[in-house]
Formats: sequence, C-alpha cells, structure tokens
Amino acid sequence: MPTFSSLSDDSSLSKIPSQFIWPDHERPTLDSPELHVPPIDLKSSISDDPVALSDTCRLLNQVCRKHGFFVVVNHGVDAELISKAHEFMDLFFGMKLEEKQRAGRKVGELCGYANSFIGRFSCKLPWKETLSFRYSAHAHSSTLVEDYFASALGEELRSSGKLYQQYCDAMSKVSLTIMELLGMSLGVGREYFRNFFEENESIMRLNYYPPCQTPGQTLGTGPHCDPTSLTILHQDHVHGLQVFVDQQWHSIPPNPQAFVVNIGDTFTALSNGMYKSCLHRAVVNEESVRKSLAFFLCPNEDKVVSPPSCLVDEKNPRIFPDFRWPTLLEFSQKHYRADDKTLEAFSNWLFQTTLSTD
Ligand SMILES: C=C1C[C@]23C[C@H]1CC[C@H]2[C@]1(C)CCC[C@@](C)(C(=O)O)[C@H]1[C@@H]3C(=O)O
Ligand SMILES: O=C(O)CCC(=O)C(=O)O
Ligand SMILES: [Fe+2]
Repeated sequence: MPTFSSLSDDSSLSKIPSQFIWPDHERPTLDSPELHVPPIDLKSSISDDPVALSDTCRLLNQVCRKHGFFVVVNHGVDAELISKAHEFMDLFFGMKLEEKQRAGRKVGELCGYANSFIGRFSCKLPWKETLSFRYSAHAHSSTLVEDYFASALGEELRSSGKLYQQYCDAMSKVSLTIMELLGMSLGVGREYFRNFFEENESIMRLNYYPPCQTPGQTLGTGPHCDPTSLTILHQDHVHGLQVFVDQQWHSIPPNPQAFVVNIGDTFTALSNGMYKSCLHRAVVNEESVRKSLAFFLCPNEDKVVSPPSCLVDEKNPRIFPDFRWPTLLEFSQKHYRADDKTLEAFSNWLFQTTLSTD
C-alpha cells in the first residue's frame, strides 16, 4: 500500500482501505485491448522531407480530432537522462514517509509530495504517490528546479534537481517541436503555437504506483483529461496507462524509447474544440511498482488562451471563453476534481463568477 497516514481502518472488510475502493462501473476491467497508434518520428517529421511532414500532419489531425493521443519516437532525448530520472524516483519514493513529507504538498498548492490525496478527496482515492514541481523555460529561471529540490528536499538533493532541470529543458524542447507540428496540422502555421509556448511555465510530476493487493478495486489515477495544454509522458516497462477510445478503455503498451503525448483541456480551448482533450487513466497491478514521468506543458501566466481567428468562423463559432492558465489551474486545485468535464465546468464557473462580480 502507498505510505499513507491516518486512514480510517475498516480494512477488516477488504484488503485495502475503503477510500481507495472505486465504484464498480469505474473499476478496471481485464479485457482492455491495446491501442496501436502509428508512432510519429519526430526527427524525420521536422526534416526537409515534405512527404514525412505531410504524413505526420495528416496523422496528427486524424488522431487529435478523434481522441487526442499519440506517440513520438526518435525524439532526441538522451536515454541516460530518462534512465536517471527514473532512478531518482526509486530513491525518493523509497525514502521513509517522514522524509518525503518534508516536501509535503499543502492544500491548494500544486508543488510537493502527495500520497493518498486524503487531504483533498474523501473517496475514490488514487493508489499512488506523487512529487510535483514547477518548471519555467525563461532564461532567468535556469535554477528554478534545483533550487526547489534543495529547499524542499534538502541541499544534498540539489544535484537531482539539476538532473530534472535538464529533463524539463528536454521536455520543453520536444513540446515546442510538437507545437510546430500541431500548428501545421491545424493550418495555423509552424510558428503560432511554438511562439505561444516558447516561454512556458510548466509542471513536472513524478508518479509512483505501488503494487496493490486488489488492483481490480482501485485506480492509480482516475479517469480524467489533463487541464494543461500538452502532456509528454514517459512510462517505464510496466503496463498501466489507458486511453478511452470508441467507448472502450484501451491499454497503451509500454515503449521505453517512446514518449506518449496527449492533448489537454487548454489546447482544446486553443484549437476552438477541434482537438480533443484525451480521456485517460492509470491502473495498478499486484506484482510490481509502476512509475511515470509526466511533463505538463502550460503557457506562461500572461498568455490569454484564445483560439487563432482562422479557427473561428460561422461554421466553427467560439466554444470556450478567453482565460489565463493560472485561473484554470486554481479551479482544478481548489474548486473541481479534474475529470472529463473540467473545461465545461470551468467555463460555467467562469461565467457565473463574472456574472456575480459585474
Ligand atoms: C494541473 C494538474 C492537476 C493534476 C496534475 C496536473 C495535470 C493533471 C491533473 C490530475 C492528474 C488529473 C486527475 C486528478 C488529479 C488530482 C490527480 O490524480 O493527480 C490531477 C492533478 C492534481 O490536481 O494534482
Ligand atoms: O501514470 C500514467 O500513466 C498517467 C498519469 C496521468 O495521467 C497524470 O499524471 O495526469
Ligand atoms: Fe493525466
């Protein structure tokens, strides 16, 4: 069981605390088929080969309109860097609970160590531990991550912070390349979204899913769409990520050489609803720990999330209001548990909030 504190102990009735037991209709099923999406070769897509570029943009348009999930290979990120990032997770999450809780996430805040999410939710708790921190692509924020590690985890872990600074720099670079391709696939041009996310202020999350005695009763991460713009996820060799496509959960086969990428709510708003925010979840198993590295691309706080005018016309009227990312983040942290309706709920909340302050 994840290293949890103060849980009500009715475990006499089941092997895991009742707060982690999900309703029957949300529990994982054993018959999830694998989802095979042709991987996008990042290097050849942005080479001078017009055929490769055209094929990639066509595939992106097809899968992003359908479910918002794709896979990238030949991404250029150093395998050693990825391996070291996973190694740190074994070190950190293997620490004693009191050591991890030195970086404990405070209610309403995003950064820090969390387990059981008992402080945030009263039921359907995710079977995982997480460590989340912020990243900024601004040139003057080049020590943001290492400074966080040193202050929250101790000076002796500053070097691990440097490692994750490098990892996030690599994720930001891959994200911007993907934004070029997404821009071209939507017909808005190569630079539009790249420029929008150039100085991104993103979120890095380490997910650690301990084995569970009754994996069919719980979920590592519940069904949701990421409220962010784009998620670049590296899962280890253990199955767990599932995507909801054609009215069925599909398992994503692990591929250590690949990153799995999904569109988030904020990019759905930027695309005026044309690209879907991917509905996904993570299941756990009885035998082994599962880990994933999730980089959540977010625009900086000054950017107004509003679709380019070429994506709005009489056939495609505006769907979502203008907003800034920090407002949606605050909504997801303080007012709403992210699910597959976050953007709709946020739009209504924004409208109500605006009405009540007018
Ligand atoms: C902005 C964020 C909130 C969450 C982490 C990032 C992007 C994904 C969000 C989350 C994973 C969606 C499912 C619910 C959640 C509470 C979780 O299981 O961790 C979400 C994250 C969060 O609010 O901490
Ligand atoms: O661990 C995974 O595979 C998915 C995690 C996830 O969806 C998230 O952290 O938002
Ligand atoms: Fe997610």
